[in-house]
Amino acid sequence: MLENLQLWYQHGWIRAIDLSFAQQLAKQLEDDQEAVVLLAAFVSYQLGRGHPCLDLAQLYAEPEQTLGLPPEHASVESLQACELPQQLLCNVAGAESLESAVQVLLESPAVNNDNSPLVLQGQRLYLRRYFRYEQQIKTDLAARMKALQPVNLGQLKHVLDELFGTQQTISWQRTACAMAMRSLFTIVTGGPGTGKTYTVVRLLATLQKLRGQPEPLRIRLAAPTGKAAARMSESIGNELLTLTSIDDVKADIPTEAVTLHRLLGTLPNSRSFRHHKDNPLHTDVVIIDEASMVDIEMMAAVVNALPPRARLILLGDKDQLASVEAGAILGQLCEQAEHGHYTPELTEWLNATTNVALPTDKTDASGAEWPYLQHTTMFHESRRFDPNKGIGKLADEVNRQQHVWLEQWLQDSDAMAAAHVEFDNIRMRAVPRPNHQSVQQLVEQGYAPLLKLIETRPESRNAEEIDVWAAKILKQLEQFQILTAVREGEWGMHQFNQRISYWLFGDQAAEHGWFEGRPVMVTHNDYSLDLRNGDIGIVLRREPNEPLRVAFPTTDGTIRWLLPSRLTQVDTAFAMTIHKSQGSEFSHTVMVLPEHDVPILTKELLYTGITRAKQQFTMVCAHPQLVLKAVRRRIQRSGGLANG
Ligand SMILES: Nc1ncnc2c1ncn2[C@@H]1O[C@H](COP(=O)(O)OP(=O)(O)OP(=O)(O)O)[C@@H](O)[C@H]1O
Repeated sequence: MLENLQLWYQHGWIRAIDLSFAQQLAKQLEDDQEAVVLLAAFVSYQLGRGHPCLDLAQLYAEPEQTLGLPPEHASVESLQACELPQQLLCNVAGAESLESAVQVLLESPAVNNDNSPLVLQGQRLYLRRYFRYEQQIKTDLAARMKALQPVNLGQLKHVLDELFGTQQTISWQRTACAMAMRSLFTIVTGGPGTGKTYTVVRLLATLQKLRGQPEPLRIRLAAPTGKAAARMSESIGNELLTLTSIDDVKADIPTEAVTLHRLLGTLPNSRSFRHHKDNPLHTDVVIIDEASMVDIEMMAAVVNALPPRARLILLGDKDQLASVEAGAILGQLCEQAEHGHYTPELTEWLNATTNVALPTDKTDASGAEWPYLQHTTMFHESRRFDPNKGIGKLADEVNRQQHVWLEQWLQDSDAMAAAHVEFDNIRMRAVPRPNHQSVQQLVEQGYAPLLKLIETRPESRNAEEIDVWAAKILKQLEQFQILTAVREGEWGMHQFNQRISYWLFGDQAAEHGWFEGRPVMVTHNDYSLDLRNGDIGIVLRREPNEPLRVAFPTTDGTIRWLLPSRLTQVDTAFAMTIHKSQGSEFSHTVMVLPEHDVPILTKELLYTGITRAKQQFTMVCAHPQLVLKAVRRRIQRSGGLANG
């Protein structure tokens, strides 16, 4: 079995850490524990793929699909050399079936003992650390949900009338504000442009107006990445400007959002933070935007640092891909949110805050079985996109896994788009090869304004003017973006970056890794440089004869200039993976699919890619029918947050 894992590692199927974890464990255990060692390797491997635990029921129902093995880039040679997961499970004593595996695990000294490396909870197998994170989050959220707050319903109704006007139809935005007054934990979920920011500003105004204390509530805004924090600051600032009915509390609503790392205070060379249980944050309310990107370790750190009396409010789109690191927190907490599942008691309470009763189909006599949903509001109506056409319609059809309309779109061509207004800002480009002339044209047109802007470098040596120029260029990067589904291969992120660098900059791009105009994405957190995984910069020259530097935006609007030699872990970012694009939006988003179907192609991946587009969306692929296959496939979220 270990030899097989060794082969998997040699062929790039699993990580070195997965193999060495299995080897270490094998050394500590008796020979009859092979099944435990194999399953432990799977737990570690799943962690690397974003799952905080191994769901044994899923594993035994669909081993290959659950593990995503063989991987998308598996060579013919590796397919010949390596056994498939199903074969391996069958060949290891005790691992043949779900029942035998659970039995062996329960009897093993490596499982469910004091400080044992593994924990089995029902049919989910965890590394102990991740089990602890999950328990910590569950316990904390349960306490915050239980802490029902005294609310004067008459006053609340009055404030909500002031903020939302008197309604004729149900306003879920108003419902979300009311719900947030009720306890110390709230989730607001919805797709792009459904009014989460609009609502949160009103929610904060409501909290401040009804605070019941002379001094303002201390509110902190945070997001998982620098980019998401910058967007949060900008959109909350803009929304506040338009709101006149809250002049009395406007000054008490902050507009500056920080990254979660900054909120908690990073410590050099440590996974721990400055703020924790014994040194909690000085705050009454924490709002986290883009919560779908928060991983389990970070969420555990947040709840650990949050004072017990503080409110936690999560905003995000539950239907998006989960965080790159382990833990689909938001997706687990809001599963089924579209159906409401509100208890009759909650429905009655919410109805008392408005003149318009909740639709009866959102109430569920068994709602108590959905504890998190009693604190969740889901928005469906996009204020930015027309749900009947273009990006709005495409995103919705994909999200709901509907085929009929999609099939029509897939036959698309420019003629089709011209004839159907429904397809006006979405294009399908079926191309035989990724280096096809039409792709090159698309890219050259998309990046032409960026190249032009780079040529307008100020003649003066005035640092401020140069920073303004760099800021404009960085902003321009949000206009056009290629997103790929996969990293490797002809249709993958790496090769697209090489191709685009060559199309735009010719041989100099191939000869010099660093060249002016190269956008880069940081691929690992670098605490010493205060750079985060996902941060984007661009290579520029402040003066014609100066060395190249990489310009990064900062949250206060200034530019940081770093020498390329200081950046060890970056990728070119003309093309980025859909995973890495989370939390960003681009005016024109181009999504590239691989040539063949791979397990990573899911409806969540497509939905996330499509919803990055603000004005124009183009899909590039060899076989449009692949879209239908991807739409049928859903990500299996592993984790025990929602259940016992
Ligand atoms: N009830 C409403 N009445 C009028 N305008 C609204 C309402 N709700 C939202 N809007 C407007 O719709 C636009 C999109 O809303 P908002 O930015 O709050 O959405 P969002 O869910 O935060 O989007 P994203 O996830 O993309 O940041 C904004 O211009 C906002 O002012």
